[in-house]
Amino acid sequence: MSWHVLGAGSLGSLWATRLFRAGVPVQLILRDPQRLASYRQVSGLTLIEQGQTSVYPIAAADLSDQTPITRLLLACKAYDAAEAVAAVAHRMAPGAEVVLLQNGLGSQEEVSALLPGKRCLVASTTEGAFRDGDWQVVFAGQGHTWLGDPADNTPPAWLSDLERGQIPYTWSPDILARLWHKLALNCAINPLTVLYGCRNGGLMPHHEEVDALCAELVQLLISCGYAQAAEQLHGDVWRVIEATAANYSSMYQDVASGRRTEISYLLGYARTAAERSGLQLPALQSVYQRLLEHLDAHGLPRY
Ligand SMILES: NC(=O)C1=CN([C@@H]2O[C@H](COP(=O)(O)OP(=O)(O)OC[C@H]3O[C@@H](n4cnc5c(N)ncnc54)[C@H](OP(=O)(O)O)[C@@H]3O)[C@@H](O)[C@H]2O)C=CC1
Ligand SMILES: CC(C)(CO)C(=O)C(=O)O
Repeated sequence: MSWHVLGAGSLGSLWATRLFRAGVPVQLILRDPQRLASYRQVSGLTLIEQGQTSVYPIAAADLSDQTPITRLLLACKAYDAAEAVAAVAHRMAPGAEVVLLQNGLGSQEEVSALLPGKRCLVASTTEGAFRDGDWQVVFAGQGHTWLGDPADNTPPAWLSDLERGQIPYTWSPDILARLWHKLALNCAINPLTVLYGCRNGGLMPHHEEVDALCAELVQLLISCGYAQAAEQLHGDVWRVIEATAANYSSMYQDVASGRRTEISYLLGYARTAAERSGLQLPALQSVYQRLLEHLDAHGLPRY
């Protein structure tokens, strides 16, 4: 059975190339005829990994293709996920499954609502990749991917495709806790790196501000039922800041490149959840407001 990859950007290409080279059938779904024409001008997707460049001639079609889809990897940004899935929803075969690679929370619910009766699995990854030009992706950071299904803990049969593709993964019975923990970590680090214009390690002098955010995010995790994730949060935030001190956060990179951020699916989602729980989180609120002002000043969307 073939994988369809919707969102042939950094992570989508990283998955597609590894599946393809392991002999797993895979095809790309590109957004329109122009993108398809652009792809056809090159010989395939290029993966640059540990200084080695390889080109993989992966089949592609645009959204007008009507081939049924049985396994879909959705690798768009969180804010594009629902619209992208809506364009292929009618092609989903009975029993089709979808893997959602989006960061943050909120997009998963938007997508599931568009695919009633279809299994939507969610993923959280620490792998890192970036686009180094059109149809060319750099595998920048080895990592690990956790996959799970909040509605059904039975591992899917196709996990063996990931083994064939040497995509390191763990089937996770508590994937929502993992996504919440990652969301909290991103809320504690990413906005401050944008506001201070610094690498992750540049937050070390802002210890008090990071700690105040962590304390509020711990309250939020507990009130949402993720006490274990809450326990680890503070230590993990500082471990990540130290381990990735030389890196720029993804939100910093988005803003620096004039790209839309995933703010609604990170801080926005956290604020809404706090409101629902009746929690006052002043440090989070203040960072959110300052971030909105920063986005305004840079002409970037507030959502
Ligand atoms: N990159 C990374 O290292 C990591 C990313 N993530 C998360 O993974 C998700 C994907 O990120 P990333 O791969 O970096 O994003 P990219 O921007 O590199 O890729 C997104 C892709 O989605 C495509 N796309 C968007 N809308 C549509 C549509 N309607 N139809 C078809 N294609 C569409 C874009 O197409 P086009 O090329 O035409 O613009 C683009 O190729 C994000 O939520 C991100 O936070 C998480 C961990 C690490
Ligand atoms: C862990 C962290 C903060 C690393 O930069 C990240 O996930 C991101 O930048 O989005």
